[in-house]
Amino acid sequence: MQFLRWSFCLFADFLEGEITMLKFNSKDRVVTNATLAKQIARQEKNEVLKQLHTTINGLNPVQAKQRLGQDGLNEVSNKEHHPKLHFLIDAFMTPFTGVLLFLAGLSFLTNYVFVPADQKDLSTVIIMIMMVLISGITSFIQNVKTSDAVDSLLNMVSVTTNVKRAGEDKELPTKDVVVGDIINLAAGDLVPADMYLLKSKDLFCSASSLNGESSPVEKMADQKPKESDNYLDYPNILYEGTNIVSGSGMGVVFATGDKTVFGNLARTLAQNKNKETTFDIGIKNVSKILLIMTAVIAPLVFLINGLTKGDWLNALIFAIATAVGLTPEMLPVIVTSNLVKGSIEMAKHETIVKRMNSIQNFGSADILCTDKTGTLTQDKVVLERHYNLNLEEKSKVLELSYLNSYYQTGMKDLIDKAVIDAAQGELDTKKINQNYQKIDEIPFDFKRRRMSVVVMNQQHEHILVTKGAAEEMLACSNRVEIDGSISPLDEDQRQKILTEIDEMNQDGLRVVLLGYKENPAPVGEFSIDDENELILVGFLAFLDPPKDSAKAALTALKEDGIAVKILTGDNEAVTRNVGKQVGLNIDRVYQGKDLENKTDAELKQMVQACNVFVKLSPQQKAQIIDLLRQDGHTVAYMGDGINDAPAMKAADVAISVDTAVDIAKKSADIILLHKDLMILEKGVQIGRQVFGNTMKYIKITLSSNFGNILSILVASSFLPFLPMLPIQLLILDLMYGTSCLSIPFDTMNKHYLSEPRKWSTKKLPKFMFYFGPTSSIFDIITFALLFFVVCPQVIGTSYVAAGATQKLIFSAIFCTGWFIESLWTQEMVIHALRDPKLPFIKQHATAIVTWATIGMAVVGTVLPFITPIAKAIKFGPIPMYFLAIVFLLLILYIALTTLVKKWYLNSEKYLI
Ligand SMILES: Nc1ncnc2c1ncn2[C@@H]1O[C@H](COP(=O)(O)OP(=O)(O)OP(=O)(O)O)[C@@H](O)[C@H]1O
Ligand SMILES: [Mg+2]
Repeated sequence: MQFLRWSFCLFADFLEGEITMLKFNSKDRVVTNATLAKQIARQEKNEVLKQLHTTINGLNPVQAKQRLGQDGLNEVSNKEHHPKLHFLIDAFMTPFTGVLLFLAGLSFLTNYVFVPADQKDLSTVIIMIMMVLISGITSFIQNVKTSDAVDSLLNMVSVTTNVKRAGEDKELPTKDVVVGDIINLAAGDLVPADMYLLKSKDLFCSASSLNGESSPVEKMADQKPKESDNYLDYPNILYEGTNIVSGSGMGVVFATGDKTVFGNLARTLAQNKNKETTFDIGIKNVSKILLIMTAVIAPLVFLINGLTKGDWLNALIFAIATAVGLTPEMLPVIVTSNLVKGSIEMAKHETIVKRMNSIQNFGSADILCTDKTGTLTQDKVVLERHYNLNLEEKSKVLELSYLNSYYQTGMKDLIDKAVIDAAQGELDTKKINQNYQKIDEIPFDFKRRRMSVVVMNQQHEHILVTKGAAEEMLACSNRVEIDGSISPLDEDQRQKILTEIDEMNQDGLRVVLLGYKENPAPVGEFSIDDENELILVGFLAFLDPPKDSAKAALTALKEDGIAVKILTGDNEAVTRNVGKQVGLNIDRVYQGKDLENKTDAELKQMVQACNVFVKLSPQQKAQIIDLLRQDGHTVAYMGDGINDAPAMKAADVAISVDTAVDIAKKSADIILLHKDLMILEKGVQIGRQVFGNTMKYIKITLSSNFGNILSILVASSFLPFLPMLPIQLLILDLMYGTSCLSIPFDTMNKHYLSEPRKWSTKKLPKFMFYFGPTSSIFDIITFALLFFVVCPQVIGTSYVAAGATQKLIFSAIFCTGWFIESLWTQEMVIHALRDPKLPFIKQHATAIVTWATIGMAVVGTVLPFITPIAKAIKFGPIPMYFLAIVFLLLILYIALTTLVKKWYLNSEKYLI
């Protein structure tokens, strides 16, 4: 994925073309699939049911099984069904592979096509192809490995749908849904297939995951589309891939899987819509700089060598090799390997990383925002008290609240679960179900913060039962009932209720108020307007304790330099209590309404200074994230509710838990399957490690390459021959690149991991200018030693005095000498620059890195001494004592690098 995006980014025009193509294709498919929607939308309910061979009670299991066999699973076969093929394409579609293949093609012309038969040589082409293969195949294997690990975990996150089969409501896996199924929908649900609405109640549906359109639209079962309506806006049709924001409904499925209108489009669009992070942009910039650098340097090398040596063909071949040497062909694979290693490690801790790139985002996050219930607190809420207004435990209070929780369908909420659990323990709920019949409901929404159910008792009287947040309930009540007697709700009562709630809140209890009204206005349907003149009857107090690991996890995050902020829809007192329990330092709390009518500057100041925000609307949660991001913070958001989805979309990293509602799980980049919040800290550490290792490769390779360019330019200007043969240059590059594949297995020191780090492209040139020339100094010393001491010593005379054959041996020895020195310095500088301390003594790379780098250098050193290889690669007879010189130079080089590091760190905080 990563690769594909880079390539796309680098070739912006290409990107445009590709996306237009994608839209075009998908639209074609949409058009064909939409025909059924257009036809069905205008039919009556009975006709639709008949056409789909189903009834209002749903299919029976036999029919369902048969249809599943016929139509297949309700899944979209998109590229995810051929992930291996896709990964393969992704792995090879990088800008660097493009450059390498181009150069290989050029090499093919210069070394094979346009040369006499006896000089035809394919070795350079083969080496370049090998580079492409090594980087491509490694990254392919990595991607397949993670996708397998992530898939098996994703299977553990159940996505279910409430389906009516043979008259019974059941939670079934979404992929088992078939045409003709009757589906019940509630807020937070993802629409599982294309459906015709049979019933709806204040049903609002959002297509934001498809088209980014954030405002939800109301869907109505009994409304037929107008002639002019676009089929996507039909009021009585719900499309797969959209989600229910509030309200409830029931519909019949008319298309599943590939036959849905949005199926394919949804997923492909969602994949392209990934947020671009500073890291992505950074990598893109580095790639750009390198490609430009190559485009400038290679012709320069060509010109200098052509002019000084007169052999233009050889100069061209050498320039091509230099260009290959400058191309960090391993950059994409190293970034991927790092991310893959991170996600596999997270997977071991039962954490799903849905979007790999979010790992390094997590490492750079400096703020974690979270909601409260279900994330910071346990995913089990318990009803502790059901008091009347005199604070006496009353079963009437429980009975009424049970009716409300049991009959509501608009919300899947821990509060309602707790009420039902408590009632089933204390009351004869079967009898209650018989005594009361559901008439209607007014679903929950996050603005009203209350929900109502209308039931009918055996005397055929209607009762409206409402429960909700305290202030919101007080606002629509005008009476109170205590021990059967009803009196007006006066100011004293109101204050008393608020004080009592406050006290319960201080004890860590979450309180909801319960009210009712007999014989509410029964004309037509019930609506929000009916929630007035209620009689308050009692308090429902819930225990919502923090997760055991919450405090330790937040403390650990704080030590890691991450500020934690709670963004909740709940009230101040409860939130303060929870905050205290999880060890959050709370001195200021802002309410949702405090954020209204403020300038951007004021808002930024507020979100910066405060770490608890209460009574927020879903949009305000997202607004706070946006403000923090605008201020340069990298923000992670952890949530589990439908009201968290906008914030999750706004954040750099969205985290959710497996008990979350579907839309939250869908918006999440990371899903925690484990209850233990310490995984957050682990994730941050892994993210920082990934970031550090990627930076390590980039910085070290950039400075090495820069040093090599300087050396090559110096050598080209002064030497009468090429400082290294093109084939040798390529082998050197291949060996260095391959050993760098071990970098993702390296560690970062504790100090590095203790702070959030952000990409900064600005720091790169300085690093290059400090450490590149340092390595050139030693190259130039090597050149001098080889030219004036070693080579003349072997052939017995200086270059100028040597004959033609001797000159050839002279230059072969020279090339061999620089090959060995250059390989060792490149491999060893990985150790020197990976950490500010003295390498091999005060700091050690991991065993894999040590073995890979030293092993590769040893292999490279041995090559010239193996006669057939030496012959093939045109190495010269380098004397053994030269190795001692290299060893000495290496020690000096590491010493000098250590000094330069000190010097660099005088003005910079970090090395890597
Ligand atoms: N099922 C329910 N029935 C009645 N009222 C509810 C219900 N769920 C929530 N509320 C009320 O709405 C308020 C806001 O909802 P909620 O607490 O879920 O928001 P939130 O931002 O997700 O908060 P949290 O951080 O606790 O998850 C609650 O404080 C509560 O008073
Ligand atoms: Mg919540």
